[in-house]
Amino acid sequence: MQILTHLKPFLKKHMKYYAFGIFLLIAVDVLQMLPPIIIGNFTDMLTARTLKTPDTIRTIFYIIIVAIGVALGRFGWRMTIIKSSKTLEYWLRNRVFAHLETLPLSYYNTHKTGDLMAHATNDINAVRMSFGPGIIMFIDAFFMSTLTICLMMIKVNLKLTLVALAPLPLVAFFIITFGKLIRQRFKRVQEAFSDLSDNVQETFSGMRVIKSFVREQSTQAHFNLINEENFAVNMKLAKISGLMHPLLGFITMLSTLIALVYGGYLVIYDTITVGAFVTFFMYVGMLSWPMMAIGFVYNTMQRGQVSLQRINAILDEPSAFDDDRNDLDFSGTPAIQFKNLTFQYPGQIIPALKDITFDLEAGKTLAIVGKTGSGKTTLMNLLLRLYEVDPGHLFIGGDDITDIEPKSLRHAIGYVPQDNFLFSKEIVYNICFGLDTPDLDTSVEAAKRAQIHDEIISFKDSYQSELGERGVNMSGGQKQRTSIARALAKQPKILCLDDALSAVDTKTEEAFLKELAKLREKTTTLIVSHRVSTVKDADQILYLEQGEILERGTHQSLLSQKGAYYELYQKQLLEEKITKES
Ligand SMILES: Nc1ncnc2c1ncn2[C@@H]1O[C@H](COP(=O)(O)OP(=O)(O)OP(=O)(O)O)[C@@H](O)[C@H]1O
Repeated sequence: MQILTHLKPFLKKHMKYYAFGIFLLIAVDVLQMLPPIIIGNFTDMLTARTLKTPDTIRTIFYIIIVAIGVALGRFGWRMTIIKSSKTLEYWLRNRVFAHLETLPLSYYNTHKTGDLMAHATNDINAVRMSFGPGIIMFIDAFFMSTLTICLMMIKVNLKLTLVALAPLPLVAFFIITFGKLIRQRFKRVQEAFSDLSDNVQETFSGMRVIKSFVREQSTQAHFNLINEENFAVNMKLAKISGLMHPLLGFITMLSTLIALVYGGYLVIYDTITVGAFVTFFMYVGMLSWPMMAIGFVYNTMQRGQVSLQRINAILDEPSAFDDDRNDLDFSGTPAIQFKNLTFQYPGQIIPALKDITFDLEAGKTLAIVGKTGSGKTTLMNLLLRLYEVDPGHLFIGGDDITDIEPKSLRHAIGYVPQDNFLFSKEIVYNICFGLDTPDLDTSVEAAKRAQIHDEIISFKDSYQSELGERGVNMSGGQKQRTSIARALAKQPKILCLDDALSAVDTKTEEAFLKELAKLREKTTTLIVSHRVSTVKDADQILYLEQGEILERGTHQSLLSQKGAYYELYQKQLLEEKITKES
């Protein structure tokens, strides 16, 4: 039962509902056993011509009482078992989502979004089916068939029962034969659905690129291929599931035929009464439901097992962090220290950073320049502890980063990533994203510092304007500055700007850098940029090349070195001149 490990807290809490639901199910099954006996006795009185009016009234009364009891019982088990299975769906979805949020970034580098979406929808649904209709039908089929067979033997005739049920071993044979196949095929169905969701998700996210490269037709063709595969594997599963149902029906029909012929024979030779024959025949008819249900139960349980294994694989992934610890003030010195740090991404051979050493004092600004792929973003990723480094190489406020709980660290850092991801919600929500409660005054102050306030108030709903498809579509530069405002609103101890001013004109850039200088008392700043104009006033500039620090110093000292930084500066001066002249 290791497969149920993650469900234990839920099952513990809901066991009483399941137990009561199962009790009601069995009670309903017992009640359902009565009408054949009542009708059998009625038939015997009819054939013996001893039937009186009070007998008819009593029979009607009994049947009505049974019908009411069955209806109430059915309502009761629906309200317990089905309700519990729906609660399980809700509980499990929350649990999976909460766990996914704790997983390290490296997990998302190796798992596709569509796959995760399939887990959150189809797999959780399959688990719900097992713990709702699956359990109901299992208990129902088991008790109903056991009770029916027992009564057939006790109340009617043992020999007739054994002969009529002779085809039953075939049921076991089919279940064993089809079970493994169903499991394998359902696993493939879930995988195909994951591929399909992933393709749909990526297509819609990349619609701009698809349209601008006129790749609609090839995207459609690729989608068709994946959709065809999805259809094919579903059909394979449907064939096997579809075959099981009629085969089980056929077995029941065989039993009915035997009951008819052999039962009739026993009536003719007075071994059983006509009433007993009617009772037996009704019981055989009642057996057809559990036979059909066995197919459904087996299908549902196999699917549920596969899906629960897929969900368990997520829940078994170790979290990146366990507890909150916000007691660090990051006031030790230096604010940031890299000591002979070499880092390579998981699974990579070549290090992205090699032997990086530098100190950055609190309130100072460090700028990092260098060609694309030289390791600038990696350096920021490590500061945010998005990837792990060995102890003894990276210190924040005097503490080894490996001793700092990631949540505390990230609370202290304001990060502006390159891709400026904003949520399709109000501007105030986006700017205050790092705060527990959105606050307009904080939002306005941060937006003013980030030089985006004037543009925000020109939007129809100002700070309440919604972003995205149904709202304001911001320009690249506006998104960048909103993203900067989001980092500033946190009033971070460390501010990390990863190429955050690339889409901003030099005048706005200058105004923003002036604002940044005012924050020096409280903030240590790291700026990654390709533009010399952004970094020239930094206290220290590092020039990275292929993960190594090639040059370091202030703007002036680097210019006098006449190395790579100097060349970059000259190139940009020339570009500026050409732009002005043209
Ligand atoms: N998640 C990752 N997994 C494996 N390798 C990575 C990953 N991210 C970056 N790299 C590699 O690490 C190296 C440094 O990348 P990084 O993103 O730090 O460069 P960068 O200087 O920020 O580049 P750019 O200026 O283009 O943003 C590159 O060779 C890149 O291919």
